[in-house]
Amino acid sequence: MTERTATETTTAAATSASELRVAVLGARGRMGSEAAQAVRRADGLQLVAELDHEDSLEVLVAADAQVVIDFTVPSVTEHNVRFAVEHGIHCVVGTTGWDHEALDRTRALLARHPGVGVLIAPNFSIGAVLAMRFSAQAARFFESVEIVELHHPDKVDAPSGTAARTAALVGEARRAAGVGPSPDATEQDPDGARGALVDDVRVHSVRLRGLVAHQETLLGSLGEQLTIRHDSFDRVSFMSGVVLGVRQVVSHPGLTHGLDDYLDLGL
Ligand SMILES: NC(=O)C1=CN([C@@H]2O[C@H](COP(=O)(O)OP(=O)(O)OC[C@H]3O[C@@H](n4cnc5c(N)ncnc54)[C@H](O)[C@@H]3O)[C@@H](O)[C@H]2O)C=CC1
Ligand SMILES: O=C(O)C1=N[C@H](C(=O)O)C[C@H](O)C1
Repeated sequence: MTERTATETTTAAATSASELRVAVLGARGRMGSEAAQAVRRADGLQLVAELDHEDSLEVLVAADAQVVIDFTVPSVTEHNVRFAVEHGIHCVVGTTGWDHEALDRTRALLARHPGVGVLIAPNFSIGAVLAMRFSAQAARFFESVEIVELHHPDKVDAPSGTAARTAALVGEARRAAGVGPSPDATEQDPDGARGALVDDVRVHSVRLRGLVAHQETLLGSLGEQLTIRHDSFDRVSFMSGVVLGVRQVVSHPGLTHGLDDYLDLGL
């Protein structure tokens, strides 16, 4: 996808002042291509640029994008967001790899650009958003909690962003309730057999051909187990969340972490 191709997208589409002008970063990828298609099909949105790794971010400015969707790689996503924010472009970010420090740096950046909104959502599917919420709600009632995430083997990061966010929410809920980590969770694990430790919660990552995106939160107490499982069988499962994010981010200045704040979950 060259700069010329991205510009062609701009001129080829009929322009309408009432439509939101949207660009996609990572447009050749699994998620970026699906997101571009979702934008093309959505009422009130106009796809004005599709960029991949060889394209200059200046294309976003040339295309006069109002919102950029980022499905790229963890190593570049913060840089992309900084460029967009500094040019007054709202961001909807699905790329993983956002740690506490990167989120804080983005909050500080947005404080200097008060009209701009950034949504960073570890998972755009409604089922996954609910599974994260339910896991946090259940966490304090059980002695043990562990997370197993299962994905396609082309995924570049582990544990998944969704699992890391779930662990953070579970850890936070247990601390707030005065419940400590699961028994043995924080013990030494020299061979790594007990998985990664994220916010005092053990997270296990499976990579298997044929899978898309799946996660189980396992909660156990004496004589019982609760399993909260979510499966994305197709990347279309993320698209209504992405489109909702694009429509909402323009009226939510500052940093929003997770899609929850844009949804009336009633929980
Ligand atoms: N939040 C959510 O609901 C979801 C998030 N993801 C995350 O989205 C990210 C992308 O996932 P996939 O689409 O499966 O990966 P992918 O590898 O299929 O696509 C990534 C694309 O980004 C491009 N790219 C790399 N550097 C770039 C740059 N500097 N500028 C523009 N494009 C660049 C690559 O060439 C590639 O086309 C991952 O972090 C993944 O975990 C994936 C699915 C759902
Ligand atoms: O890479 C993926 O595929 C996915 N990435 C996100 C994550 O890391 O949580 C969301 C979903 O699990 C699919």
